[in-house]
Amino acid sequence: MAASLVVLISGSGSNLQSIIDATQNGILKGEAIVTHVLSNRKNAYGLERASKAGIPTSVHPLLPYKKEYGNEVGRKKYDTDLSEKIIALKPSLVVCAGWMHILSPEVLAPLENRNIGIINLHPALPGAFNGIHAIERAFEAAQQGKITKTGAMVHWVITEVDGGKPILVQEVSIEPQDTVETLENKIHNIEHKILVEAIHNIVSATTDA
Ligand SMILES: Nc1nc2c(c(=O)[nH]1)N[C@@H](CN(C=O)c1ccc(C(=O)N[C@@H](CCC(=O)O)C(=O)O)cc1)CN2
Ligand SMILES: NCC(=O)N[C@@H]1O[C@H](COP(=O)([O-])[O-])[C@@H](O)[C@H]1O
Repeated sequence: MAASLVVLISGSGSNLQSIIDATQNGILKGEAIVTHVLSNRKNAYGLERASKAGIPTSVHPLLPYKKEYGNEVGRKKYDTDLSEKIIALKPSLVVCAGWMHILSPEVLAPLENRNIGIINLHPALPGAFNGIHAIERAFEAAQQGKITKTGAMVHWVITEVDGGKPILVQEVSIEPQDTVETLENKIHNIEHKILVEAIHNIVSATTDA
């Protein structure tokens, strides 16, 4: 039986699209299916990509929670509801593909208790530029002569942001002639490949088990 993927997004969804394409005509065909796409932003273009592929979507915005309950309580309620929404979708695997919220223990613990794994795509090498704006920070470090390579990875999600065990890592060289845009393009191109390959490695290992 094909693994059911719930994909969390916040933006364009180009990595979501690579997963959708792979489930329809690529290495994920027959072994995985995107059963739901959830975004924290209603205007995320990835929602349109999902709808065009006939995939159910939902939006789970943070602002209404903060407005009603305040920042701290609002975030906790947001995370608790997010966890319940994901669990109700009964995924085999949750994929963060440009999901721009830190997943708190309120989200992670209930999923772990149900053996629902979460993976994340991050545009940097393990331990290098955790968090947001990783590509820009790598480019800046290269400009300062501190590094000559960066990359992208898919990793298991734990409380420590981008600190989870890497599943797939691919390096990218930063050339002197690179701009932040050319570096972004190089990284985005490898992201689409390693995310699909990582999902394949996980679901095929589960199937073989
Ligand atoms: N507990 C974890 N949560 C998340 C992980 C993780 O490894 N562990 N990976 C991230 C994805 N991510 C980088 O790959 C990332 C996304 C967002 C942030 C962040 O600081 N978000 C801020 C809000 C930023 C915004 O809304 O513009 C926040 O949540 O307060 C850091 C890392 C997904 N989550
Ligand atoms: N820290 C998380 C992070 O930076 N994620 C990054 O968001 C982009 C999503 O693009 P997409 O919406 O086109 O898939 C990707 O480049 C991904 O690595």
